[in-house]
Amino acid sequence: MRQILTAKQLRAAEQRVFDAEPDVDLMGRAAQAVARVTDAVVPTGTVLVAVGQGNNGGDGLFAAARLAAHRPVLVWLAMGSAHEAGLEAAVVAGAQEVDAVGAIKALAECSVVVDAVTGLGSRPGLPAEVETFAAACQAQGVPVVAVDLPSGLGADDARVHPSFQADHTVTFGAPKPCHVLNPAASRCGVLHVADIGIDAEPTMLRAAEESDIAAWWPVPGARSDKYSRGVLVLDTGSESYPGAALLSCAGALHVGAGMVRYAGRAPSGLIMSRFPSVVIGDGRAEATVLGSGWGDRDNAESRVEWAKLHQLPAVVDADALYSLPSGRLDGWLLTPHAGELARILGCTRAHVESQPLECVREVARTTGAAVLLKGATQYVAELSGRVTIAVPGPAWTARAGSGDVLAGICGALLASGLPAWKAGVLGASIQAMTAARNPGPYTPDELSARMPAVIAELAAAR
Ligand SMILES: NC(=O)C1=CN([C@@H]2O[C@H](COP(=O)(O)OP(=O)(O)OC[C@H]3O[C@@H](n4cnc5c(N)ncnc54)[C@H](O)[C@@H]3O)[C@@H](O)[C@H]2O)[C@@H](O)CC1
Ligand SMILES: [K+]
Repeated sequence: MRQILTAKQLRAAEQRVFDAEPDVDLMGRAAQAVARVTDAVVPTGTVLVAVGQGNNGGDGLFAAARLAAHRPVLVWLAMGSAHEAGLEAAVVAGAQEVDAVGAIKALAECSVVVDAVTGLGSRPGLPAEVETFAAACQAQGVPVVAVDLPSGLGADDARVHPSFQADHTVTFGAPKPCHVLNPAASRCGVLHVADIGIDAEPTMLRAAEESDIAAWWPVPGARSDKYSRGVLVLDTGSESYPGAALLSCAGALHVGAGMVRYAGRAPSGLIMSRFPSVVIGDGRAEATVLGSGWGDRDNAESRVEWAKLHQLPAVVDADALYSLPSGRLDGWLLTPHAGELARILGCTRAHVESQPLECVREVARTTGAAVLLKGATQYVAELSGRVTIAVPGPAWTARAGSGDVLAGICGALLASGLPAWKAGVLGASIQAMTAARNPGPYTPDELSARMPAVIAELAAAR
């Protein structure tokens, strides 16, 4: 599990290191990591380092000094002034200074650019000259290694602003929100988290890794049976949208539900012809899935209320999200995408996309349910405010039907006895990991049929 630190938290962690060891050379360690990654990414040719006036620029200049020992290095002081000791070290080591015009011209002969204009102290956006330079790097296809974060992004911000488009980003101690929240994360390229001696304490924002998914996956034991593995009731689909019923069945069955009952309005013959192990009708169950493919249903509210009355943990998806009962929904999992979350909150989709953490936390706080916000980055918020980001995957899953499968997956995991937040993180992650291992435009049901192989791989790795 990776802890994600805001700029303020990272600075506080740095301060603790300085308090314990006042002479510690964190900048030297950061520079070493930047030089190492730059050499690994592009081992030969000229390095052009774009330098700002703060400590991010200092990292860049000390990295320039290291690199100048064995390859040509140019430095551009993009903001006029720069970290004095860093500049001296770079010049002594043989780095040559260029101005703005020289920097753009030099791109034709450079093999790599190091972006050290701004880091944790970055205000969103770039001065015009730097923005032009960043665009020229991209237009000319020169690889960019960003120091700490692509200059122009805000460290704690999910949004994109005029910024460098990095191929690699070397950050220190722990990832910051901009490294993991999309669309900002899409500007970072490959993320390298360098250990420079800063400890990341547990925070309210963290990112799950594949090793967590393997450790948490509910693998059946010698004494498991269909009931102990969990019975799931699916009330999904409708006459208008029978496909949603099939997709939720596919999701639940392919992640190992002990038993699936189907109690929705899609034709039962259709379900049986595709999934003969499904039992038709309500009955004893450990969890339910409500809403996927309901459309405009007449008894939406009473059906959701029914689950609450029977204390049946529910995955609430799609149309059922607008029929939430009053009172706390402990143990439930809501699975909105950004548009649905916006409608629940009465705000715009653009607001949810620019403030995803605040929005997902708000719904978890007001309902008591865990909330899985689906999208390019998938967040699971708990009542406490803690947010766990699911393992990311490729954009192939961004298509109709993926959410119906995901609801079935999460329902099966909820029925197995996992807490709602964990069911959400595991469900979103297994779908993403399966897509990552099977790149291509597989339909959501085809992809779900590939999940058992991934789960077997995870189980074997434990
Ligand atoms: N504090 C420490 O001990 C360490 C800091 N480190 C580095 O220090 C960085 C933070 O340094 P600073 O706090 O000096 O902040 P930065 O160097 O990130 O930026 C601050 C400077 O940039 C200017 N600036 C901010 N936004 C701008 C924008 N959009 N366009 C142009 N100029 C802008 C500010 O006016 C200020 O002069 C980290 O990102 C990291 O790279 C590392 O050396 C590790 C250790
Ligand atoms: K930077």
